Amino acid sequence: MGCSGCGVRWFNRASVLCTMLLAFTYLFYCLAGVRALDNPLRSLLRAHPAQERRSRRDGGADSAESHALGDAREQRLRGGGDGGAAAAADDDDDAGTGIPVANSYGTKKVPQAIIIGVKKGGTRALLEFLRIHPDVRAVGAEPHFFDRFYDKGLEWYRSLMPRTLDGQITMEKTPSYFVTKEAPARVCAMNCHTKLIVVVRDPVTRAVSDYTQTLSKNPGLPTFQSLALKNATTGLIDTTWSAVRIGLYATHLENWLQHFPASHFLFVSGERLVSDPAGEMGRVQDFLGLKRVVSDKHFYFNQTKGFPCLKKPEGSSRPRCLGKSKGRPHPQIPSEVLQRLRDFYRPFNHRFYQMSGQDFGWD
Ligand SMILES: Nc1ncnc2c1ncn2[C@@H]1O[C@H](COP(=O)(O)OS(=O)(=O)O)[C@@H](OP(=O)(O)O)[C@H]1O
Repeated sequence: MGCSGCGVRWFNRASVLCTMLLAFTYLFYCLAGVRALDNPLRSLLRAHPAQERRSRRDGGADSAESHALGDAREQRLRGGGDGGAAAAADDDDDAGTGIPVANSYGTKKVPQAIIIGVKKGGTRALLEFLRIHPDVRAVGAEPHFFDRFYDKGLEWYRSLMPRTLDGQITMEKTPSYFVTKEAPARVCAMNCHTKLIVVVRDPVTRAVSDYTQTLSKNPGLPTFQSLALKNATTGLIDTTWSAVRIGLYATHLENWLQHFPASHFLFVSGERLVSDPAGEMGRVQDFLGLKRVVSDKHFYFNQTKGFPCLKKPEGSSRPRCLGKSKGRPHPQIPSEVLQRLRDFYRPFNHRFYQMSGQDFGWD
């Protein structure tokens, strides 16, 4: 029998094959075209800090952490072996991790606002929460310019800062400024209009937190009570121990008020930064003259960590809690020692409430 339908079948198969070939070629060119467009667009975004930040928030890498390490690495490079800002890692080993960001837009400016204290008050949390704001750019590690590295000069300090565009605020945090005698005059010599933020926390808990940090680095440290008390029988407090001295907030504030009016300060409650981060961030943004961008939609309470964390940005698989050195369990301290410290701090706390115009409820 002849094959009358063979030609037709062959023709049908050939046309299906041709159509598929055409469809694959078209698909291939589409994909190649998108990729070619995609790369320059990405590098453009990467070069622009505000855009970069927005792009990451919309599904890229962890913004705050990446910026932090970018800044820290830059500083390490700048500081070289001379103990520059990298030394800050000793104080705050949670300065962030991530990828450095190439950025050649904007200019480096000295900070218009500084988180000056207090050590173990919650300063890292505040800075990282602020970094979500598109109009805030902050250096990740602690520069320690107004206490340790003042002789390096203002240009050195400025060079550590991230670039900012018009309308963006440059910030840094170094909690030891609050207790440094020379710091207020030095900050004022740079700019007497600098806004100053102090995160304060119950001085007793703060002292235990400070001790916990030192203990983590030096397990052979004497007990808290032997360092806090001059004499166990009299119960006299040893104010020469820095963990105790830092908590005399009224005394340190008096020094700052010699150089800055009270209106230049914002006192943030370290306790409320944990119990109501969005509420406290509202006050901070108002003080800095920023639009209230950071709100309750940015936070969730992480049960495992026991602290508020930043909601992960869409498309990111990484949670944004602070690191292990923040929110550590504290050792058990005898209750009579804590009570003795509480009694000791009471008059200083009350004086501080008067000076700051806020009752922090520590007593
Ligand atoms: N969201 C969030 N996550 C983790 N930790 C938080 C948070 N908010 C405030 N805190 C509290 O911050 C305390 C550390 O304070 P600092 O960042 O100022 O410490 S440091 O001076 O920079 O070393 C740290 O003290 P410890 O609890 O003693 O570790 C925390 O209690």
